[in-house]
Amino acid sequence: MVCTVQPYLPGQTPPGLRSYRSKDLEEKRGDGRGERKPSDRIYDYATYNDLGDPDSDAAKARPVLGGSAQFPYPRRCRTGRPMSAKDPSTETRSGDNYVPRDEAFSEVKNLQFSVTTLRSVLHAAVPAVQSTLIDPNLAFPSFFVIDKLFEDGVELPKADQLGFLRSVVPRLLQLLRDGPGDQVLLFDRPANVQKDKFAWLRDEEFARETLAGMNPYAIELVREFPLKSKLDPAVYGQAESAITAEVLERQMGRVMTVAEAVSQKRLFMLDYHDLFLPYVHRIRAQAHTTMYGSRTIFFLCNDGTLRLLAIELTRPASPTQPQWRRVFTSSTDTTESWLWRMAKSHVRAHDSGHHELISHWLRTHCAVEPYIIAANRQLSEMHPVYQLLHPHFRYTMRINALARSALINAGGIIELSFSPQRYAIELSSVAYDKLWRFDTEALPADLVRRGMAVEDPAAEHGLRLTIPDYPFANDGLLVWDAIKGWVTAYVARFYPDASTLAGDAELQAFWTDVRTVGHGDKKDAPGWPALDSPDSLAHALTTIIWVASAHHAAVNFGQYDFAGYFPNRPSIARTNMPVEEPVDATALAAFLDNPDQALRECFPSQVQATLVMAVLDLLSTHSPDEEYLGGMETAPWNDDATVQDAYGKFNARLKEIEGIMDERNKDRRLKNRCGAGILPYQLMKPFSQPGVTGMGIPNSTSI
Ligand SMILES: CC/C=C\C[C@@H](/C=C/C=C\CCCCCCCC(=O)O)OO
Ligand SMILES: [Fe+2]
Repeated sequence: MVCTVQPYLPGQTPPGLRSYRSKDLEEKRGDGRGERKPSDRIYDYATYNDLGDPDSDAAKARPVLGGSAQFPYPRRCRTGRPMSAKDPSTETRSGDNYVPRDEAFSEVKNLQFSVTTLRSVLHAAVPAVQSTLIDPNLAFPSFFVIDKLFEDGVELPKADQLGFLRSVVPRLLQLLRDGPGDQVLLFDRPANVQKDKFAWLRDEEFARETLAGMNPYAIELVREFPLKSKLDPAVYGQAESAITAEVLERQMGRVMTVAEAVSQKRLFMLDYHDLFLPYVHRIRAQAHTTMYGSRTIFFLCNDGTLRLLAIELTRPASPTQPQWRRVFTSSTDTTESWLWRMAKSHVRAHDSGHHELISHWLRTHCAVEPYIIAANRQLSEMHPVYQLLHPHFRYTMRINALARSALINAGGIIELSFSPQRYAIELSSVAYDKLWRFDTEALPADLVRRGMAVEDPAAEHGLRLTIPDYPFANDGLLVWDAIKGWVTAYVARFYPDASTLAGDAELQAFWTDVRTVGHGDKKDAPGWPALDSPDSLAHALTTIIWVASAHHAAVNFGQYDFAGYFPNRPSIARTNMPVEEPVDATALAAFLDNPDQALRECFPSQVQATLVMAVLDLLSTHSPDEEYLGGMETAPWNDDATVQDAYGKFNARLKEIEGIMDERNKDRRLKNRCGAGILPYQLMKPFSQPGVTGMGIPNSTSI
């Protein structure tokens, strides 16, 4: 935390600095008016009213997220651009989204981002160009061609060959004109296919990745049976799931009854039913995509691994169609086995959407931005809490501004390549409304919420994991405790008792801003702690630092390793199951004749797959100027011996933790992270070199 001023609580400010302290805060708050300039250092709030672009195309009108009961959402940095002539609730978009000047990328980061973007997106551009000359919805003609993406280089396209990509990556055009000429571009082989090319086909890898993959925040304990929807059955059809005890007991090999399995905490689920079901028909009304509500059930085997038991796909009732649903399982019948493979691809597309829109964008990038704005508006740069948090905010506002410019905007990369298309970001508002609360963003509370742990003061970390070999949780809790230890010591240094806290006007104003403005749509939700004791302050600050650093790292830096080979994590499923009623006889016949082709037609198109691969490559890359959690590049600079000592202990503990993780990855008893062809779980290892390394916890949500 390279801060330029000595830390002072408000009441301790030297007299000569008092006017500076208040004046600087006033300047950083601004007056809430006018369009921001790049040289400004004003931190203010706005709703996500700039994702649509109705002035350029009526079809690009999008709802404002934030500020309404219909679409609650965290706030973003205010830019102050003119409102749209066609839709006064929408702010017009410009090439670059404003961020306060202190939030800009460094030269090194800018160059890395641009060059990586150029290299990555051009990897996409070439196959895209080749297929856009024919059809942007073209499926891959064979798995051989998919593999060739990683084997043969492709020539650089000319700027005028980028076709429709021109509107998706406008900045890239400039780079392309100035960029290198006639180079051969090659996608690096993603780590998981380097070790096991057929991992994506195996049920046990599908199950393992829910515990040690790039979206370890989704799996939850089955706590009641039969499984029931909370949606209105009059609208959406029968609430009780079609997954029966008979199906599960058969797939469990009849080693126990479902009732026994539930009581012994042996059944787990990916529950993508109630979140997606209300959107199924709206999503299906768009071209070249589809959606189901889904439930996926796993059984915890005696060796600590998960067995994939069954998948239920549901199309809700509509004015013209009855509810349709079916349960799929693995089978020795070839047709059923291919249907099982297709059902898994649908669930993987659901998980891809849940990962990018909720685990990644909503719960880290989007939820952190209000903390940054509130800290800069209410905490002086002299404030010790500002100085503690500052390293954990680095680059987040800028990367979020870039996401709004090209990724999550109307017609952006997410809408182009993920199943929900125009409803994608809206779904993250639904999740914010139904699921997000501050207290369960803390790792221990999140694990308890999902039934993946129970509190146990006698257990390591104070928690007993429901699945003992849960690599994300095992390693994440080591990191969580290390952060908690550092923050608790830091808070004790400045707040010896509760009264010091209550009297800190800047700190209370910060927290009030966070709850009532930055996350104002959830201001009355449960889960907001009062910062009324050193413990509650330490826990709240640990939660913010955990989310910005380790939670983000867990869901960000494995994206290319696990989803770079897109059959393992397709971003979209484009065709319905061939047995969905009313059965399309032609589609069913085509499936029976050539299921390989049918699966590839369900997969992302060539353009979608290569675009997503390129972006995941970009987002999984550590910059050369990255600053890592507990690293000495952000050690406290001042001569406060207590703080220096606490930080030194933090740094040492993180290095020790690295060694523990390395040992765990060699332990053959831990079958969810160690075994033939298995990618060792390294996403919680604190430090990394630059590049796509599959490890490393930056201090902040910096990419
Ligand atoms: C759903 C989004 C999830 C997380 C956000 C992501 C941040 C991405 C930020 C920018 C990506 C931009 C890629 C394309 C750049 C090309 C733009 C142009 O050429 O104009 O977290 O990692
Ligand atoms: Fe990210």
